[in-house]
Amino acid sequence: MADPNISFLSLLLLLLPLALLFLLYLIVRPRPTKIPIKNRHVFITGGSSGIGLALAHQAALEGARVSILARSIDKLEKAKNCIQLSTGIDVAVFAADVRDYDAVSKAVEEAGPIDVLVVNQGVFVPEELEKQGLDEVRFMVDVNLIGSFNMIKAALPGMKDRKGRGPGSIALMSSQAGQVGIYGYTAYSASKFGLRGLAEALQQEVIAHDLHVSLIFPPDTDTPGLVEETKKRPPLTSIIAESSGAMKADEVAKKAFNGIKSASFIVPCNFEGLLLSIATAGLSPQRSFIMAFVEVVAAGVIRIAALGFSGIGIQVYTSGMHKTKGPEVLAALFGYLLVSECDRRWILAVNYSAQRTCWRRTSIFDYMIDEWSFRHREAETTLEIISLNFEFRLSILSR
Ligand SMILES: NC(=O)C1=CN([C@@H]2O[C@H](COP(=O)(O)OP(=O)(O)OC[C@H]3O[C@@H](n4cnc5c(N)ncnc54)[C@H](OP(=O)(O)O)[C@@H]3O)[C@@H](O)[C@H]2O)C=CC1
Ligand SMILES: CCCCCCCCCCCCCCCC(=O)[C@@H](N)CO
Repeated sequence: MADPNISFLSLLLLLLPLALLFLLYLIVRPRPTKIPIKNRHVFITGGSSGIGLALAHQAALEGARVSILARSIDKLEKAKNCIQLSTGIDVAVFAADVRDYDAVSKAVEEAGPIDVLVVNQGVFVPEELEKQGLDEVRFMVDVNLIGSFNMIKAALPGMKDRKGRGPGSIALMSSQAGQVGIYGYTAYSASKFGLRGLAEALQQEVIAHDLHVSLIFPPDTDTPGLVEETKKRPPLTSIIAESSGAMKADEVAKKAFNGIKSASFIVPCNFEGLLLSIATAGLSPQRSFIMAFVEVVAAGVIRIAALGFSGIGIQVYTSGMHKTKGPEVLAALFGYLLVSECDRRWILAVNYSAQRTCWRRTSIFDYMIDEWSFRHREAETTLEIISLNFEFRLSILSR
């Protein structure tokens, strides 16, 4: 016969998650909302290229009235023709620089009241801060952050005044570099982290008007912008960024659009993005109690993986391993599979950049990094990588 204590325990184990789920069901507000797209006015900045263009396509296909805004009228006309050709739908184009508030207001006025605003324009010039000119820093902050303020400020009165038109949306295109600071992205990350503060505060100011804010966090995405960026991106930046994979603009647009339609506040685009979103949920709104449940339950484990990610990073390899034994052990025990691929990238990345910039490495590391970097480069199958990482950890732990 079963031990009554054991069956009581298993009952408790079953009931606890259910109780948590119920609690979250009570707390999480507002409930999921559907933002309609058909016959509504979708306004997309940076809609003449890359992710913005893919979004404009999609909105047109779903029957929206679409407006796009960017600086170059040539690129706008090309985008207009391209959408016209593939969907038969006519989009309105507005040539304006988001840094110019008057120009943006004029465009918004001409375009008419907006139901779904996608603030997507963005510029990225990666470089170590020490080398980067302040003009470039200012450029990124101005276009990515201040430009977004200009756009939202111009559109908001019309959006609030849309009585009886159902829920609306303000979506902001951030980046995974807006969830975690990345080497080479001091200015870019700062501009994208800025969007988060803007979005969280704005959501509180507009929820009473049934306006829902979404923040989208894409990884590297195959766009004309990325092609330009990778020409001058520091190798270390590339290697770290690539640890989150790369997506097609269409795929990102699809994820973004689904996130907007379901009024999700945080919209990740791939699996690493989901991990990052859980790791950085913070005090942001969450409209799905199921996702809230995942966040609460996964928080601890993901924190361990995050410590693995940052701990196995540059500081470790450049300043000595002794400080990181704690997280190493934990990561080895729990976060193992999650950080496995990250390890591989880091090992390659650190070796690569150390060779180029003559970073000081501790003596044992010189040897270790070279050896592990070599072996990682040779590894091909996932299993090989995993077992290599396992050996790598053991060799650290047994030192
Ligand atoms: N591609 C990627 O790897 C990733 C991109 N992102 C973000 O997604 C967004 C779109 O990126 P992506 O599609 O790659 O970019 P692209 O460079 O391909 O397109 C950028 C768009 O923004 C417009 N734009 C740029 N500056 C201004 C300005 N000052 N005023 C008005 N419009 C402007 C451009 O048109 P014009 O030049 O004519 O003004 C163009 O339409 C950006 O916010 C970016 O940070 C996030 C993560 C990854
Ligand atoms: C909890 C553990 C998580 C582990 C995964 C971490 C992966 C971090 C990678 C971040 C990649 C950032 C790419 C930015 C792309 C971008 O915005 C530029 N192309 C400019 O547009």
